[in-house]
Amino acid sequence: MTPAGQLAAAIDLLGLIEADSRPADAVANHFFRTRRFIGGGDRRAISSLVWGVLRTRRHLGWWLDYCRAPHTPRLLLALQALFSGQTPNKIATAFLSGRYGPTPLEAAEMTVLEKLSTRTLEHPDMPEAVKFEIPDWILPKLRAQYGSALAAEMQAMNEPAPLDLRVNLLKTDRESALRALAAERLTAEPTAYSPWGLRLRNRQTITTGKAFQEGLVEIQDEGSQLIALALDAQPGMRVADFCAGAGGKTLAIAMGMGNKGHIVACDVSEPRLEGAIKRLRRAGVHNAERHLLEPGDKWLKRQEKKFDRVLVDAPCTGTGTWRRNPDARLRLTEQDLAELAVKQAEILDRAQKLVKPGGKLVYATCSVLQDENEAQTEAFMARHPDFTPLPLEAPEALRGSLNLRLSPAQHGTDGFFAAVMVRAR
Ligand SMILES: C[S@@+](CC[C@H](N)C(=O)[O-])C[C@H]1O[C@@H](n2cnc3c(N)ncnc32)[C@H](O)[C@@H]1O
Repeated sequence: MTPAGQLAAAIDLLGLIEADSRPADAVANHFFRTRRFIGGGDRRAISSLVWGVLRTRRHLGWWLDYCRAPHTPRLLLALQALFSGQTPNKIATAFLSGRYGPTPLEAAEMTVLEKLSTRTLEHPDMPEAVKFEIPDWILPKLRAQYGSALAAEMQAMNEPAPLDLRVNLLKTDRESALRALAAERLTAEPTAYSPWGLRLRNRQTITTGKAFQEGLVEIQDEGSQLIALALDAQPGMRVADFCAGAGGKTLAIAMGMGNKGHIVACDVSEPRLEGAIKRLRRAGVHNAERHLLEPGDKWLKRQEKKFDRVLVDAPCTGTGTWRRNPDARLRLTEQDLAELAVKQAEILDRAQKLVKPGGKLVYATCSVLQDENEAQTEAFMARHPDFTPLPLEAPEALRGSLNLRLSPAQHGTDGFFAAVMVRAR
């Protein structure tokens, strides 16, 4: 594809993302699946243009409002190019390039670029929520939580995320996995906290390589690995992964248990649970079964107090994953948060039934919001006084606080929360 062809495709894709309520990566996956003629390199170039806009969407919107111009995909991309250092003339040329390119910039569009040609992305009059690329309603919450660290936390939240791998100790060890990756010209280094983690130096394609396909490594953010560690599941135990989805944490838990004992991966979504089948097979996990939670399910009653460990990796706002899903920030509403908080409490109330006396319940989210973290576990323990908090099972460097609280700024991981609670009777 020519650069103009890539630009035209980026305009189309951004238009679809802006008009759709689904996450941008779901829209992009569908876009590329239905355009097989777009090769890998072009796909990366188009995604990079679009994600450049998504990361700075509020800034760009503020400048377009300043010029009283519409928020069109063309102008958003042109403005992003301008603030990345291109001149209005160079941008106009990119819009002028033949059959597969976009239609040329119109006079009104050119006027916007010329008016802003001496400006930078930032402006002192921008409201704080615009500067931090977050919705207005969430700013007071985050300010109350982070105080003077807010700017650093939000800046880290707007950087692209690294790609982390978890070495599958059922099949290899960290040194051998590093060698297998090196044979594929993939450079990685051990993660700072997870004893199982590797961080790839650049964002490289991993899923087509031998190391991934043979199940030596799995893609998993370091923070997510630490949640599995916090569960402290030992070989021979009975473990329930109550919101298992496609089994990301189930895989890590099974590995920690050395494939001994039994894990039940539960979820209300059949397609998600089915997504775990291939991954469990590839990883060589033999001690996990899947259980679809259905309304009126008798299984929960039959399994009451029979599990040593129960993980509730609850559905949440995903505010901790904003580095990967920058578009999610502006789609998140206060009502979403309120509805999720109710759901999280309901799930905890159901899942706790499975925990045997002396057993541990771990509540985790990929959110940085206290409403769905500490507030949730404190309210849970007030409703269920037979549960009390336990200090964290975590690598040395993370011990010392009761709960696990990870953030991109402080730990270089996605934002995660985990609290461990033990049942007395
Ligand atoms: C954060 S995701 C889980 C991710 C997964 N544990 C992993 O590591 O890949 C939350 C999951 O909760 C599931 N879920 C939603 N409502 C639920 C409920 N009432 N009971 C159990 N699971 C539920 C969703 O289908 C989703 O798969």
